[in-house]
Amino acid sequence: MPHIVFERKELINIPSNLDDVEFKFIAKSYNFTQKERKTEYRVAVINQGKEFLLSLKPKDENFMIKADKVTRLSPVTLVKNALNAYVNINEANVLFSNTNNLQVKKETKHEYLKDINYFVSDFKTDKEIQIEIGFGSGRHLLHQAKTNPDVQFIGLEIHYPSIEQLLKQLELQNITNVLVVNYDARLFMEFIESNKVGKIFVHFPVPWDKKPHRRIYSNEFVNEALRVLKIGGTLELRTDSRKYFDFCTQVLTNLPKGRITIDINKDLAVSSKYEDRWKKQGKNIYDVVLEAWNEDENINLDYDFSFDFKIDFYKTIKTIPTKSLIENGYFIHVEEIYTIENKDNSGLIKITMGNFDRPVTKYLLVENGEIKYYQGDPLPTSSNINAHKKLKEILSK
Ligand SMILES: C[S@@+](CC[C@H](N)C(=O)[O-])C[C@H]1O[C@@H](n2cnc3c(N)ncnc32)[C@H](O)[C@@H]1O
Repeated sequence: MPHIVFERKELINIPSNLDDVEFKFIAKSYNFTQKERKTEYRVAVINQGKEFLLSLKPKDENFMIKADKVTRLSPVTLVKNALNAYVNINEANVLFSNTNNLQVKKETKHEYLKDINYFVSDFKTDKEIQIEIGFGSGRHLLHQAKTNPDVQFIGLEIHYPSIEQLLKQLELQNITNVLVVNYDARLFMEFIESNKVGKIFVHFPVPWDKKPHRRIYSNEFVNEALRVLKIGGTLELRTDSRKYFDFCTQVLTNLPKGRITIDINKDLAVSSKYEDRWKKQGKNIYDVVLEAWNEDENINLDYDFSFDFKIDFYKTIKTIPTKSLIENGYFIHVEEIYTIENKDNSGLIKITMGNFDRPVTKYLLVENGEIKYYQGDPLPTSSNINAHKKLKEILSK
C-alpha cells in the first residue's frame, strides 16, 4: 500500500493543485462517539478526472498519508501521484516513501469479464439466459456453453483464480456466449429482469454446515430465482452433502409455487472435479430441481438515491445514532464523521449499510447542507434502497 511518512506540518491550503492533481477540501475527524481518538483528516483529490480521498493521520510525532480504503481506485499511479503532490505542495520533510518504484499490478481485462455495474445498467440480450453459480474449475459451464451456442450464459464466482482460469479457457476454446462476474450469487439475481432465465445451475455449493447463513440457498434466494426463471425454467442443485440436500428440500417444499424433482446418483454429460472426487469416495450425489410455474411481475427499477432536502450539518452530527440500526433485511451504521472547517455547513459522514452479508461502505458528502454519495450512488439492491430510505428518515429529522 503506497504511503508517505513526513514531519508534521500545517495542512496545505485548499484549493491547491500540482501536476494535474487538484485538492478540493480537507475534512477533520469529529468525535461523535465521545471515545478518546486522535484527530485525523480526509483529503479530497481529483486526479485525471477521478475523485477520491487520502487519509492523513498522525504516526508517532509525524504524519502518514495514504489512500483512504473506501474510496481507493485503480490504477495505483493515481494515488501515488496524489500522495507525492500533497507532500510537494506541503514542502514536507519526507521520512519514508514507497511511492516511487511501485509495481503496477496488471489488472485482468477481458471482454467477457464484466463488472457488476454492467448488469445494473447495460446488460441486454434477446437470447435465453442461463446462469451457473460458483462454476469453480468451469468444466460444466464450458460444456454447457459449447453445446448451447444460442444461450447467453452468465458465470458467477467469488474465487478469482477460478475466474482467470475460465477466462483463459473461453479464449482458447473460442467461446463467446459466456459473461463472467465476480459477485456474490446470493445478491446477483436482483439485477436480472423477471422471467428471462432458462436454467440456474448450483453444482456442489459449499455446504457451510457451521455457518448456514452463508449458504446460497435461502428463502430469499429461491424466491429471487423463481422470479427470474421463465415458466418451465429450472433451478438445479447438485450436491454430495446430505445435510445441504435436506436443508434445500425443506426450503423448496415450503414454497407456494414451483415443483421439485429429486434424483440420486444421476449421471450428467459432464462431471466436475468435485464430482469425480466424491464418486471415487463412493458418496451419493443428490439432484434437486425446482421448476418455475408462474409468470412473475417485473421488478420495480424505480429507485432514487438522492437526498431531496438540506441539513444543518453541525446539528445533525450531534444527534446522529452511534449504534447500528438493524431493520428487517438491512442495516445502517455510522462509522465516522469529518467536518470541513473552511466551508459552511459541510462535512463527510462515513456509513456502512445494506445487506448483512454484503454491506457497502460509502461516504456521504455534505456541502452547504446538500447531501450526496461521494463517488456515486450505491448499487441499487433492495437492501441498499431500503437502507437509503431509512438514512433519509434519520438525516431529515
Ligand atoms: C465446492 S466448489 C464447486 C465448484 C464447481 N461448481 C464444481 O462442481 O466443481 C464451490 C464454488 O462456489 C464458489 N462460491 C462460494 N460461494 C459463492 C457465492 N456466494 N457466490 C458465487 N460463488 C460462490 C466458490 O468460490 C467455489 O468455487
